[in-house]
Amino acid sequence: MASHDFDCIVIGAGIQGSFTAYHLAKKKKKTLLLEQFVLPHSRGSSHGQTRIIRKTYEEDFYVHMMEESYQLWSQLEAEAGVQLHRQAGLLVLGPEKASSFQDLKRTMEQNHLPNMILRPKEFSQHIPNMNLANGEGAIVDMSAGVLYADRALRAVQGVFQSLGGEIKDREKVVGITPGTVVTVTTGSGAYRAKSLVITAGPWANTLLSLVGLKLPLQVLKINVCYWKEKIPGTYSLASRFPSFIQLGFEGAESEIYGLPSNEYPGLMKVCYHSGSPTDPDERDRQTERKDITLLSSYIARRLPGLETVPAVVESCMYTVTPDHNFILDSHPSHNNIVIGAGFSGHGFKFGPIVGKVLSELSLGQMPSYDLSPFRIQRFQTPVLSKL
Ligand SMILES: Cc1cc2nc3c(=O)[nH]c(=O)nc-3n(C[C@H](O)[C@H](O)[C@H](O)COP(=O)(O)OP(=O)(O)OC[C@H]3O[C@@H](n4cnc5c(N)ncnc54)[C@H](O)[C@@H]3O)c2cc1C
Ligand SMILES: O=C(O)[C@@H]1CCCC=N1
Repeated sequence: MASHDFDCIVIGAGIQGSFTAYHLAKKKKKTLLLEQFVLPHSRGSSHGQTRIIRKTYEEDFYVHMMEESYQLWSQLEAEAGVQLHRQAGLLVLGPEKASSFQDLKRTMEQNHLPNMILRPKEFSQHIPNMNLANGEGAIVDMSAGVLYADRALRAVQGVFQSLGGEIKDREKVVGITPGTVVTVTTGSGAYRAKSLVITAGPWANTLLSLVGLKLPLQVLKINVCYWKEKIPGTYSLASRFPSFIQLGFEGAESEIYGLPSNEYPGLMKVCYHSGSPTDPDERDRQTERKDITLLSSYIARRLPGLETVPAVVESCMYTVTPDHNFILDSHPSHNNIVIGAGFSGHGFKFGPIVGKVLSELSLGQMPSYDLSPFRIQRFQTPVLSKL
């Protein structure tokens, strides 16, 4: 094999591509991970200090995937020798009678996830400095917590390299020639491999256009807002304040969620689970802030210990599918080209499992999970386009 030949090439060193490369290297496959920007960077979807990790999902298939994902996160922690996760619980609150609230409660109970239902009378005793509205229910997933995201990305890339994997950053992929051997062209050269995995986050459709595919993906810019605690530490991870997901807040079409103060001491992250359409290369030209107005009003009513103007606003992107489920599949015409895309703002916690199944698909192995919710063919619109 010449030095530019690999068993597998992975495009995109976000959390999904990095975990795919890690699993391939564990299987002793000669793997190249290509990244367009100098690493680490903050222009995709995997940057930032924290993410929520939870098993609580309406869909049982996500709950089951998260069972193993927790184990694989612990394994990475042991391999890298760093703490990547901290348990602090996840509070779900919303209109008690709404189906979204009842469905989450049902999956928690049916899957025996350790949980605690908080009656209105006892809510403030367990969750001080937060207000529950009339008619709302509250339940805590005790096993949920916070992932240290930037640290996790560094750890998985470091273990990949220690297993002999090669990362080339500042190498933007500009051409893909399918075949039994796939050729990938960057600004610096050409690489060949038996299989290719495309995990390009918000740039997925740009890359897929090189192989005649267009998926129904929408890229959204997310305003990542941090709000100052009036008394520092009120909502801190150190004091075990949980993450939360608020369903059905008046005027909000999507959830509002928060993570305890940690990365910026004295600032709590509270965000809206949606954003405004953007071109990923023009992200910072998108300046829409309607969500921030909504968040200010939420904070004034529900989190009285926070100031109502954000102290810090950072940017991130979601790549959203119509049903908010991921895309984990092979190219319809080239089965040695595998696609991981459309993580719809909730994919980080699944990184170890996404990487595992994408590595399996790229090696022609039977995937460990039923991938029918994630197949390309679920979309009605034609996905093959002219090259
Ligand atoms: C604000 C915010 C909050 C979130 N909260 C949570 C949470 O609490 N819990 C959770 O589980 N998930 C959460 N998510 C979702 C999660 O972070 C994403 O699903 C995940 O990071 C997606 O990773 P990715 O690898 O698909 O994409 P990315 O991280 O964007 O990686 C794709 C990579 O591909 C590279 N690339 C693209 N084109 C090329 C090219 N031509 N050549 C070479 N490289 C290329 C890009 O530069 C990029 O580095 C959140 C996301 C955001 C934005
Ligand atoms: O993925 C998650 O758990 C969170 C939940 C709220 C919105 C974004 N991500």
